[in-house]
Amino acid sequence: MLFAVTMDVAIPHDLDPGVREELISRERSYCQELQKSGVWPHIWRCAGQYANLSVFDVPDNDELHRVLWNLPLFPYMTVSVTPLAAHPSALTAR
Ligand SMILES: O=C(O)C[C@H]1C=CC(=O)O1
Repeated sequence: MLFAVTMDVAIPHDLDPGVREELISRERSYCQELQKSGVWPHIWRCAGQYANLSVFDVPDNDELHRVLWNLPLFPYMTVSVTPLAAHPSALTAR
């Protein structure tokens, strides 16, 4: 199942800089592992915002929830999920 997910990130300005860097580093590793495995096939920066628009390919809602819940930056994100269905005018299957 494909889901479009937007993540708006709001890390508190007073968070310890070392903790901030460590979180961002862990987030990058987690994200890149999921990209390699095909679970997170697209990630785009929303221009001008500390936000991304991503596509996840997971078996079901529970797995999407698990993946999102385990994002190191999850406590500092507002997440919005849109389930995707095939568009009848699409030239490719997905
Ligand atoms: O920067 C972001 O958009 C937040 C987050 C999502 C993946 C990642 O590496 O960081």
